Amino acid sequence: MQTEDVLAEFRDAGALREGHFVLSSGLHSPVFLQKNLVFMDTERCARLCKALAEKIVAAVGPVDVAISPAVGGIIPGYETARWLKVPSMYVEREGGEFKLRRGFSVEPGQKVVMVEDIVTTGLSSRECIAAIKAAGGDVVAAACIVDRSGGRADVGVPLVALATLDVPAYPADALPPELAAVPVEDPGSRRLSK
Ligand SMILES: O=P(O)(O)OC[C@H]1O[C@H](OP(=O)(O)OP(=O)(O)O)[C@H](O)[C@@H]1O
Ligand SMILES: O=C(O)c1cc(=O)[nH]c(=O)[nH]1
Ligand SMILES: [Mg+2]
Repeated sequence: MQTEDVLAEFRDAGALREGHFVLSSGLHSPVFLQKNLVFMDTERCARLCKALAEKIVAAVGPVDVAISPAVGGIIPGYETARWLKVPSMYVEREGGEFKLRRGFSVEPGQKVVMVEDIVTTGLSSRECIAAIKAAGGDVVAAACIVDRSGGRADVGVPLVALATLDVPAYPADALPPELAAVPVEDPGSRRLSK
């Protein structure tokens, strides 16, 4: 599956949103990939994650477990793990930091692929990978459905992206005037209060 095919799935799902969005990193962008509209269609999600699983195995060989960052990574992580035929777990924020909770654990040296939905700066991926390493896992690769950094995000391990896009994102104090004029939406979970 090529980037154009992945974009077609997002377009068909109505998930290519335009407006003014503040992203998880705090950067602002005129484009938001509303991946939940993609994943809610189980057949569409299966098509994408099957292709991602094949790309992971082609890049790094077999893995033992897939671990994702909540919330966005949970569904693609689970579905990709299903095609990889490995267990699926997730980390979630506890006091702001990603942790394995709910009885999840990794065996020392288990080969882990970290599965994300979207990579923008790679911050969430790096935080998730740090949590997996702290729990004893050997993170052999990261994977995502869309890397919107144009391939520039560095997550510290090889990143397998099903699609790579180069989408503009700006610091809050450097917004182009046409973007600053649009009311802002904050669609992610990082700044949700408990
Ligand atoms: O590469 P980054 O700059 O970290 O941005 C990408 C991250 O942002 C989104 O998560 P968010 O924190 O918005 O929460 P969500 O998973 O609940 O959507 C998305 O799911 C990725 O995890
Ligand atoms: O960087 C993000 O937070 C982000 C960008 C995007 O396009 N979609 C998403 O779910 N998160
Ligand atoms: Mg996320």
